[in-house]
Amino acid sequence: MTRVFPLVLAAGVTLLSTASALLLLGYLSQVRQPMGVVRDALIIETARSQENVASIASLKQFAGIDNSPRAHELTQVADTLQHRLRTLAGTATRLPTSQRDSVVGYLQRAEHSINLIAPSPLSDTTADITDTLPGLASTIDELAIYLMETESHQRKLDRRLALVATVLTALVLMVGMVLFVALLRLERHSNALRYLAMTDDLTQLYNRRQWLDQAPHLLALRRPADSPVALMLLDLDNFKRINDGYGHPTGDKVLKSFGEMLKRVARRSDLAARLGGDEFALLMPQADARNAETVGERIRHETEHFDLTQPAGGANLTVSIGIAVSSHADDDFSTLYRRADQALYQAKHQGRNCIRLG
Ligand SMILES: Nc1nc2c(ncn2[C@@H]2O[C@H](COP(=O)(O)OP(=O)(O)OP(=O)(O)O)[C@@H](O)[C@H]2O)c(=O)[nH]1
Repeated sequence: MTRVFPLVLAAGVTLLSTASALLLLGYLSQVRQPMGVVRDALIIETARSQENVASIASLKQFAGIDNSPRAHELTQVADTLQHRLRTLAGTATRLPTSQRDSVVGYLQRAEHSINLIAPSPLSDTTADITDTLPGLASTIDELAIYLMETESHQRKLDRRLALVATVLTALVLMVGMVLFVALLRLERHSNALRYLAMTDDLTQLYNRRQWLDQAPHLLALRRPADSPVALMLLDLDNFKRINDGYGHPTGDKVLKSFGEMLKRVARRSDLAARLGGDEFALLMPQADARNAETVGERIRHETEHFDLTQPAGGANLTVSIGIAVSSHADDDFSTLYRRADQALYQAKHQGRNCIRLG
């Protein structure tokens, strides 16, 4: 759980930051896009209103002339403009408050003017329209200018916002990635430390602490519960002579080679360790005395015929081995260890280069 947690945390942070960045971009596009549509509609309708005003100006001399098709046309244009200004007022309610108030102000003034002309310009005189029209035209022109300026200002603001959102997204992603890589490296570093803490530097076998930590569990959790477990303790004979005769570095090479041989001979389920100095241990699940002796004999034989590297080529290397076997589920590890140690003591005192059972 503790080993997986940093990775889950890093992946979670990266995912979360990516999701928030995408949400931010999505929110901006969702909020900005409809506002752009509202402003576009206002600009188009205002331009059409300006066209209506121009039409009214060109038709104003027909005002009050009964049954004239041009006078009828004038009435229609005035109605259309009146209707258009109301639609504009409706659309303007969707603007942000500050802009809405200004736009509604222009529209109220324009509506007041058009109400003087429509809906019955047929009864109006040219003079009435001539008085009202310049005010209406300039109000709508002012509205058009206001909308264009707001639009250009808004576009600049949108561009800046998009830039900020993009930079923020990139930053969030970068922070997420940096965090992910940092946690990954931390995880690798702590794995390496864990490995160093449980391994013997020279032989890469388990060290004493790790072996003593694991061996009792392996003994207690054997399956089936009454299956035999053999404990073998091994000690190189007169190893001091190799150190004294050929130097410590050569002694190191011999220890390393012995560790490699032990790994080769042991099964995957065995627990091999260098307990310290020239002393090794092998815990073998599912191995009775006969199996353990066979393995011990192989190790003893291989050690005797070790092809020692120069300059220790002429030296004679042998190993003494003590074995103890546990056949009962409730056997205690320290008792088993003591028996194997006594057997090793016997092997040492009965000539070395031999195996004894305890
Ligand atoms: N090269 C090397 N030598 C070590 C290391 N650790 C312990 N030794 C040496 O291993 C030797 C062990 O010597 P002893 O315990 O007296 O045993 P022995 O000479 O093998 O004699 P017996 O066990 O009685 O057969 C000592 O000389 C230690 O200095 C190591 O990491 N590298």
